[in-house]
Amino acid sequence: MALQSEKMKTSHLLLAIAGVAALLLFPIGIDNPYYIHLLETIMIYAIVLFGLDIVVGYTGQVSLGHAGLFGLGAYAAGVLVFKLAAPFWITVPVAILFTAGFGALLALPALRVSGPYLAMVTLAFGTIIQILINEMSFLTEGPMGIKLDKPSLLGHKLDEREFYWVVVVLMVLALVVVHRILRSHLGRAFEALRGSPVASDCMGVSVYRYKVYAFVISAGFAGLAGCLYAYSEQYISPNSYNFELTVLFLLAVIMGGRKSRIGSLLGAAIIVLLPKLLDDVVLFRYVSVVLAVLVLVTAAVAIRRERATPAQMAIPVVGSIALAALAFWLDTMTDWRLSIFGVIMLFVVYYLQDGIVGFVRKAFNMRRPVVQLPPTVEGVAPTDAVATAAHAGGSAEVLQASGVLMQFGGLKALNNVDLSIRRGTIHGLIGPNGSGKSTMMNVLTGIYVPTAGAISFAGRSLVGRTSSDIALSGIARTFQNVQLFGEMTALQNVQVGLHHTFASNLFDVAVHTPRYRRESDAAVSRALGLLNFVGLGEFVAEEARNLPYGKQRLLEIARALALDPQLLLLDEPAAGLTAPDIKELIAIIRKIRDHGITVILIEHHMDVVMSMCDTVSVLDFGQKIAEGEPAKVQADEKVIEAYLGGSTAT
Ligand SMILES: Nc1ncnc2c1ncn2[C@@H]1O[C@H](COP(=O)(O)OP(=O)(O)OP(=O)(O)O)[C@@H](O)[C@H]1O
Repeated sequence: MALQSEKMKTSHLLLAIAGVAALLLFPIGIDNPYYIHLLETIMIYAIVLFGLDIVVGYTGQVSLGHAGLFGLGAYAAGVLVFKLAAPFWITVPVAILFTAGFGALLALPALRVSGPYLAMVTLAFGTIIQILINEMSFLTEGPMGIKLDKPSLLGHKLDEREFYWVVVVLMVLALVVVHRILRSHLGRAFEALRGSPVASDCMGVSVYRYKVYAFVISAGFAGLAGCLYAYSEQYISPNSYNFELTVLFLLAVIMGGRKSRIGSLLGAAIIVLLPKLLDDVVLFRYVSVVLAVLVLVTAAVAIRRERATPAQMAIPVVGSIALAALAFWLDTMTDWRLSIFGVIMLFVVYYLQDGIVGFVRKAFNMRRPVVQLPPTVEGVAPTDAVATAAHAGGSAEVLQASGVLMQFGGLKALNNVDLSIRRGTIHGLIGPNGSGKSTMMNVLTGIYVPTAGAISFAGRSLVGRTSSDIALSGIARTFQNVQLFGEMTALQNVQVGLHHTFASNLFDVAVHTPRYRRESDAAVSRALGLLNFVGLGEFVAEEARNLPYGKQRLLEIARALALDPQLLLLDEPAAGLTAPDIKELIAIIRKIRDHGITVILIEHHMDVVMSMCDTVSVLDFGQKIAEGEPAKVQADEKVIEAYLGGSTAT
């Protein structure tokens, strides 16, 4: 596998070098300013899309404000040149930083709303930017726009071709930087908050903070692209950054394929070239015939290989043939341009939901190259991967809760509950369905703020603190309904838990400083060790959503252990597990306790609880009705009464 991935890496590198060389040589081979400008625009749009993909593809947010950000970048450069004759090396960083600042502003609504509401708010943001640019004519020259020349570098004024090369270099730089960000702990944090915001927070990755980071970084790329666009067009006016452009950007990410740099490049090429294609009926005829043949062949192959049924393929085949027929029937495209554009978009978005890159990956059975184990990395021994819990404060109780009340309207899910958890023990929390166990977990991890009561952990109050803060202070958890980051591999899931071990910043990530390399290698080693600890060593590269249910539960435990917790909360870890899996689980929980980590265990399997727990607390209708050693609790009248009104569960 290692050899194969090395080979893949080399072939990717060769392809990338060939691609960059082709881009650099293009203006020499084809000395036509129109085509040079077209390719330049594609690269500039690709830079916007690299950034937009962070927000849309990775964090799963919608943004219809990116044309506005693009405009801000263009105007930052335009105004600096027009008013202060600022040089290129000033306008580029200023445009990036200025637009990144507005990215934080755009992130604010994303912290409160999502889905269609977020789409509306970001759309309003873009519109307001456009109106402001229009109205602030003392700075922006209003609807008249600003004219500017190609920039100078080292005292030499760049011509069309030289500026094209500058764009190539900056696009490649942007691509490398965005790729590195997305492959780093930052990228994993972005992806995690799409997978499960609540689990992200409980892994110490603050959803608030990383949403803002994603928008800020994304906006920085839009700023760079806007700045280059201003010089490329040599004229900027508010109308360029309109609703149509923002929708096109979003469509380009979806059509090209989210979570893919090649997808962004493809998407940019489509939105630049498609309108041109639709201007020329002869060219459109050729392309539509080629498309129809391609669709026909793909459909035939897919049906033969039993990857699709004739019924599934009927609409794409008929649609593409109809498009080709229409192309020959039409004399001119003028009246039909927009309609055909819309139909093609609809078709791609409807039929290729993972975009063109996703479709090709699926057709050729290509896997995302997600697991890159550095050659120097060896897994930490499974038992060493679990950090021995530090005995902070040294008190006998690791957690103390008193008088906890959690009220939902009229319902008291927890009613005056006291809980005292001794360090280094396994503490069972049991009770019938709906008795408040999960609510207690949620209160202890900051998901709910208790209506009343006090909770202290390692000498500090937990009440009112955020989930990520509580997680970082040493409380890790698993969830009753498994909350993994589904599209990420097992290894990446655990790496998210190790997010707290990174001190590297954006610069370290972009440049791959020794600090980042050290931290990254160490995290891979630890993650491998933790996966081996829970017996998932062979599933390292498997996407979490593809793991069997029992393995998913074990993966959640490995991820929680990555936080180096003092206290681990396990919410029904044995639910849905087979008998051998439960045996394995019991052994793992015992090993965790042996590392000095205190465990609170919610479980319906009484044999698991009784065989492992040092102390058991019983909840019923939100109140604690019994507490003590397992055997004593099992024999308690009130407990027997609570469970099925007389017979204890087994
Ligand atoms: N966010 C919420 N809003 C309203 N009611 C809630 C909320 N969360 C929990 N509850 C209610 O609080 C009570 C306790 O629920 P909880 O999930 O804590 O029980 P549980 O003991 O974990 O049950 P189970 O074993 O079925 O998971 C239930 O009546 C539940 O409907």
